[in-house]
Amino acid sequence: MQQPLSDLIDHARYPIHRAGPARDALIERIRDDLARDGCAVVKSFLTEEGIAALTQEADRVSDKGHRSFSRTNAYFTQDDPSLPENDPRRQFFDRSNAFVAADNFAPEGPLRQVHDSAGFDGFIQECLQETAFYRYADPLADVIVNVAEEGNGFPWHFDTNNFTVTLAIQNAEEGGAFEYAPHIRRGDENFEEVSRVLDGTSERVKTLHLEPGDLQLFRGRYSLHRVAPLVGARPRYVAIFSYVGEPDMVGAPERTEQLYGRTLPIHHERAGQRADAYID
Ligand SMILES: O=C(O)CCC(=O)C(=O)O
Ligand SMILES: [Fe+2]
Repeated sequence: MQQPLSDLIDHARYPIHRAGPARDALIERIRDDLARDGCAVVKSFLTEEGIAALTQEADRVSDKGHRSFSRTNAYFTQDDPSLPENDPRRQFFDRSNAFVAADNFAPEGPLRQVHDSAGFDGFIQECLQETAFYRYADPLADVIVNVAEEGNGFPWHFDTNNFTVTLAIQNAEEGGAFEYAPHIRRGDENFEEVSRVLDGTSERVKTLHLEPGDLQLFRGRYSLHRVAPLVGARPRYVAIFSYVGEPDMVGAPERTEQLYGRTLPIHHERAGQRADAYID
C-alpha cells in the first residue's frame, strides 16, 4: 500500500522540500560538519513509519542480494611485493557484501518514494556543494540496499568515489559501528597514520553509532573508514544513493556483473562511452 510521503521523511523537523531559514540552517550545519570531519549525519531523518516501511521492503527483497567476496587493501589496489611487508598498501582484508540491485525497488515503494521526494536530490547537492551532480542513470545502481551479515565484511578502506549518501535502515544485533579517521589523507597519503589505524593504535579514529532512519553524507575518499564487525543473526540494511558528475552514466559491464551478478542491455550499449563511476 502506498504511504503518504509525509509519513516517511520527518519533514516537520527537516523541511528539505521548502525554502526557508530551517532548511538553510540545516544545510549550513551539514556543510560545517563535512568541512570539519568529512562526515555529516541527519539523525532520525525518517519517521518511525518510514523506518518500518523501509525495513519491511528490505526484508521482502533481501534474498535478492548478490553476494560478492574479495580480498582488498584499503586502496583497492593489487599487492606490490616491492614495498615493505608492513606498508599499509600490503595489508589485505576479506571483504564481503550483498547488494540488492535498484530494480528490486518499485517506483511506488518506500525507498523510491524517499529518493523521489520533493527536494531530496537538490538538498543533497546543496549540502555537498557539488556543481556537476546527477543521479546515477544505472537502473541497477541508482539506489540499492546493502545487506550485511554477521562477520567483518567492511574492513578499512578509502572510497573511490568522492562522496557517499547512505540511509541506515536496520542494524545488526551488535557491532556495526561506523569508524573513520577524518581527512587522514588530506594533502598526502599519510601512510604512517594509516598504518596506525589498521593496527588499532591511532588516536584519530572516531566512532559513529548510526541508528535506523539516520541519513549520512560522507566524503570517504579522504577519510579511512570501516564498519566494525557485525554480531547476531539479524542482517544490517543500509540504502546507498548514487550521484555522479555527468548525466546518463551507467556502470561498466564487468563491474556491474561483479556487484550485482548480472547486467542489462544498457550496460553494453553504453560501455566505453564514458568514464565510469563506481559505487565503491
Ligand atoms: O555501509 C556503510 O555504512 C558504509 C559502507 C562503505 O563504507 C562503503 O560502501 O564504501
Ligand atoms: Fe566506504
